[in-house]
Amino acid sequence: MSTNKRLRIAMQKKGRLSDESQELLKQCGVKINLQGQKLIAYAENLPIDILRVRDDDIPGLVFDGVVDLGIIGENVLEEEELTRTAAGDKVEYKMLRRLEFGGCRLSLAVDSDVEFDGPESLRDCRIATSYPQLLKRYMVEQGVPFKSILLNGSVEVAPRAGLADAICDLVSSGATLEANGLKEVEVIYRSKACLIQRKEPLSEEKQALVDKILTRIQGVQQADESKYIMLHAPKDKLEEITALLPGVENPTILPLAHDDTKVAVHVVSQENLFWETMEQLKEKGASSVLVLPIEKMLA
Ligand SMILES: Nc1ncnc2c1ncn2[C@@H]1O[C@H](COP(=O)(O)OP(=O)(O)OP(=O)(O)O)[C@@H](O)[C@H]1O
Ligand SMILES: O=P(O)(O)OC[C@H]1O[C@H](OP(=O)(O)OP(=O)(O)O)[C@H](O)[C@@H]1O
Ligand SMILES: [Mg+2]
Repeated sequence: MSTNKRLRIAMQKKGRLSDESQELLKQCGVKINLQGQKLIAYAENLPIDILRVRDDDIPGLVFDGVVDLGIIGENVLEEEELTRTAAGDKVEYKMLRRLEFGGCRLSLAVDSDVEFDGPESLRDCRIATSYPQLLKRYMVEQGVPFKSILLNGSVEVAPRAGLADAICDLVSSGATLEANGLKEVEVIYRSKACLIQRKEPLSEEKQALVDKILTRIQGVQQADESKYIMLHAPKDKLEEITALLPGVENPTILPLAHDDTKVAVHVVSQENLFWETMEQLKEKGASSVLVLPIEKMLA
């Protein structure tokens, strides 16, 4: 159990989640010096230590209270939860927030030339996976018996290597499946990265720091989804033009130097502005349309 005064956060050392986990903390104002191979890094400006580990170990570290927070894929979290529950071990954690990265799906895939007619087609088949619990839960729900082949990596080679008839693995773009002559036939789980906290209460100071980080994450994520839009609009078309801007209630209207016929319109929009809308704005007489990213927001 953590008695440390500094908040301990576990994140993936190297892999699909590591860059964005680091970036998220950086955007939240946590300054960490992550020199190369260091397994523990210390924040320079806040009482936070970062443990850099294999992603598979993160849920357990949080469940056991070894770290206070963890950034982990929901797929790995849920697999570990099912594994521990099946073994009769206690699973305790708090889900703080779903994050905007690490999006992927756990899918069943078969050789591209094999006919697939629903999960029933996999009756008594060998299915290779790194996620035996999530796969088992799905197949039990479908009422289809199968044989699980556990592989910790390179699952996609299993059918060609004659190890399995199908696979159940993570897919994002689908490029890995295609490169291995496989086709995705059923999505069994959709995942994103998430932030979890150990169940046992933290000290008041640590909890206050967690709350601060959470508010900052919200500010970062809200900003990611929002845009700052600036344009010039003819005064007589102002209403029509602002009506085209997505999710805008109170635009800022400013006069333009040396031009009485137009005004500058500045708005924060909760959505991106698509090319189609920009073209419509132009048709209505808008000019100098700028769409800028927002770094942080605090309501
Ligand atoms: N193609 C992908 N696109 C987006 N996110 C992905 C993708 N593949 C995996 N992920 C997410 O990132 C997590 C980590 O994936 P990664 O491939 O780096 O894991 P790993 O090889 O098990 O790493 P480790 O060495 O830490 O055990 C996955 O559990 C999943 O949540
Ligand atoms: O659909 P795609 O965009 O091709 O992504 C899917 C691949 O990404 C992940 O592996 P990763 O590349 O992270 O390598 P790993 O085998 O080391 O986990 C996953 O295990 C798949 O193999
Ligand atoms: Mg792993």
